[in-house]
Amino acid sequence: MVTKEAILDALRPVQDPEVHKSIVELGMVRHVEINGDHAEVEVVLTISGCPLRNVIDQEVREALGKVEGLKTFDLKLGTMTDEERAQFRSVLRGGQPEEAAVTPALLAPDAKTQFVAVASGKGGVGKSTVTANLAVAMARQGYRVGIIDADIYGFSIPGIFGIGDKKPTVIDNLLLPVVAHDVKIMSMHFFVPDNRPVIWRGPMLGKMLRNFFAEVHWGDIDVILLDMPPGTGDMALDIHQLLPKSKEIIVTTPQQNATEVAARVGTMAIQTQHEILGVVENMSFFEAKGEKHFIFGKGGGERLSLELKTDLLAQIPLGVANEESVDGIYPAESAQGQAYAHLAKTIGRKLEQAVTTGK
Ligand SMILES: Nc1ncnc2c1ncn2[C@@H]1O[C@H](COP(=O)(O)OP(=O)(O)OP(=O)(O)O)[C@@H](O)[C@H]1O
Repeated sequence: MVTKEAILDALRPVQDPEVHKSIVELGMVRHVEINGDHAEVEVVLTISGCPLRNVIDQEVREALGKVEGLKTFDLKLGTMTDEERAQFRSVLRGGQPEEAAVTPALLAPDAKTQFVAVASGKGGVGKSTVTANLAVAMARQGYRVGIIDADIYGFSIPGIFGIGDKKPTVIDNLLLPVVAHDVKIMSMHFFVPDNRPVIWRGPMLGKMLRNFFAEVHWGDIDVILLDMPPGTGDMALDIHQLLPKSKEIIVTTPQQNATEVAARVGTMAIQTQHEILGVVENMSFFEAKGEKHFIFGKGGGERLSLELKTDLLAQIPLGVANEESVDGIYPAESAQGQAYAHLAKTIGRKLEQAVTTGK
């Protein structure tokens, strides 16, 4: 005999395609009624014009088709009531009621997610490019990775990922990050009309950053990289305050002046007791016919790492990421892709060590 439990069990593996959680767990199965070998099933979606309606419809039908003894069924797709949506958001928030989400789950002391701020002294040294490519390389190695584009003076992350006009899905006041190359991305760029320059005052920056933790459904995530604005401004202080355990990577180019300003950023990290994972030297050399040309000089990354008593993690060669498209993600097999893969391994190892030593 067909039971409601059998139907719910069959539907449990069906996930909401956006939040990647079971539709049963999310309370999306509103109604199941069984009459002998026939069932009436109603599944509800968060919004009426849900773009992924067809995907859910098909997967539910397939799952129902596998229920033993069930010969026919009627499937109805409806829209959630306000109460159901509140319940849905609560499941996403890990059961916390909205008012209680003062400390977002990600910032709770026992949260497993690690934060790594990617900083530089000067602009234009490739900090955003490094953040994006490190994130992709870690995702390629199986880590669940997110990026917060906190570089409010020039949000370049969406451009580097080539995500064009894509915007986060909004479920009431909960945002789902945009996913590209298996990396979850949240950027202020998504909320700025026509790419207008934004004038931010200190307190607004902190508020925006908080919102990116409280109002974004990151799901299970191992590491969040933060693309920082260049220098030691308000945002850097906010990060230090909000994420006291955040680690830091410092990006520089080989030139003397780039490393000097980067050293100031490093000193600030040390003063605020943020562990520096190491230095990444970008645009280190140009390789042609097996020969390396040190166009911007040599040794900057090494000097900086010695000064900050940390490791030189990688030297990324010069090169265009993608001849055909505008995005800035290097293919895995390119020289840069390989350098990023190596960097991702090193960072992964350092973060795992930090977990085991409880730092
Ligand atoms: N290894 C590299 N080889 C060639 N070009 C690179 C490399 N790394 C970065 N670039 C290019 O340098 C420019 C600046 O990079 P990016 O925007 O990542 O720098 P940034 O330090 O984040 O700058 P800002 O802080 O101003 O956003 C971009 O056009 C990027 O494509």
